[in-house]
Amino acid sequence: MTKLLKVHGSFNHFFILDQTELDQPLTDAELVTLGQKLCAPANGILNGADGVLVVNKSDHDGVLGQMRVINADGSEASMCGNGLRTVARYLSEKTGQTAFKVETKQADLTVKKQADFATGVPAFAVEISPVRFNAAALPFEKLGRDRIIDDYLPELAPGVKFTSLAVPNPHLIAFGDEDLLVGPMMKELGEYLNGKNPYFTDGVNLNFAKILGPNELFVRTFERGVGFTNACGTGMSATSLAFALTHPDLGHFETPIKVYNPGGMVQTVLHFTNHRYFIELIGNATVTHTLTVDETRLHQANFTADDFDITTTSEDEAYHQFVTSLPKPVTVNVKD
Ligand SMILES: N[C@H](CCC[C@H](N)C(=O)O)C(=O)O
Repeated sequence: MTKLLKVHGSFNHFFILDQTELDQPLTDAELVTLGQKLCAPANGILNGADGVLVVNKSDHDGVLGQMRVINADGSEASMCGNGLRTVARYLSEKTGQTAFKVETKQADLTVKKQADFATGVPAFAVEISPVRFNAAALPFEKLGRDRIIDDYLPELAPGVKFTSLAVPNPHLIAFGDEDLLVGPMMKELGEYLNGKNPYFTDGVNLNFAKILGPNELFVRTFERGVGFTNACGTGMSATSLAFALTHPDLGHFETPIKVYNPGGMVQTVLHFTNHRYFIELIGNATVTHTLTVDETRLHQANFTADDFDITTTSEDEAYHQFVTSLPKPVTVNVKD
C-alpha cells in the first residue's frame, strides 16, 4: 500500500506523493493523469486539491529530496511556494533535519523549520528563486517590451499598471483597491491569459494586490493550471518584490512583509545579495490527512474515494483558529 498526505499552505491544498516509497515511480504521463484525477473535486478525494507535489530522490549534494509540481489541470510548474513549505516539513519529519535544500526544476532551494506560526500551526521558511524580469524568462514577447515593471498594458486591461516577473514560474501583478481584487476583471483576465492568447503563451499566474500600509499587503491569485486559489506562495512572493520595486516608500527589503490572502497570512522577506534577488517565504505547513491506497491504482489512476483509507489529523482546527484570529482586510471567500 502507498501513503499520500493531504496538506496545505494558507489553504492552498495539495497531495504529497513520495515516489521513493513506491515499488515503481509513476511515468510522466501517469503523473499528469493522477494530478487531474486526484485534484478534481468531483472525484471526491477529500474535495480535490490545487495540485500534487511529487517527491523524488535527489542526487545533488546536501539536498534531501526533489519536488515536482503538477497543477490540477495536469500541467507541470517549475515552482510552488506554499507547496515547498509542506514538502520541507515532510522531508524534515522523515529525516530529522530542520535546515536543508530541496531540488526544484531550476534551483536547489534552502528550507528551514520555523517556530510555530500559532499554537498547533507548524511553519517553514523557504527560498523563492531564481527571480527574473526579462521576456526570455516570461513569454510576453508579443507585448513589445523586454520587461514589464509598473507599465500600462492597454492590450490587457485599460488603466491598470502591471509588473511581471518569474520566480521562476511566471507572474503578472497589479496593485489596486478592493474593487479590483473582487471585481469581474480578475476572472476574465485570468481565464484569457491562461487560454489561447498571444501575450502569455505558456499562461501566467495573475495576482491582484491591495496595499494595506508599510510592509502589509493583501494578495489574491488566479493561478495558471488551477484558477482561483486561496493563496499562491510564489504569487505572494513575487507581489512582495513588485511592491518594494514600485512602492519603495512602503515595501522594504530585509524587513518582514505581512501578506494576507483569502486562506490566511504569510510573511515574506526580500533580499538583494550579490546582484541576485531572492525572497524568503515563511508560513504554515499543515497536514490535514494521511491516505493509503494500492500503488497499482495510482499508476492506472483507477480509483474512487472508497479505495483510500483516510485518517484526519487534528491540525486543521488549529489552523482555522489562526485564520479566525486574523483581520479580514479584503472580503474574499475561502475556497474549500
Ligand atoms: N500554478 C502555479 C504553480 C503552483 C504555484 C502556487 N500554488 C504556489 O504556492 O506558488 C504555476 O503553474 O506556475
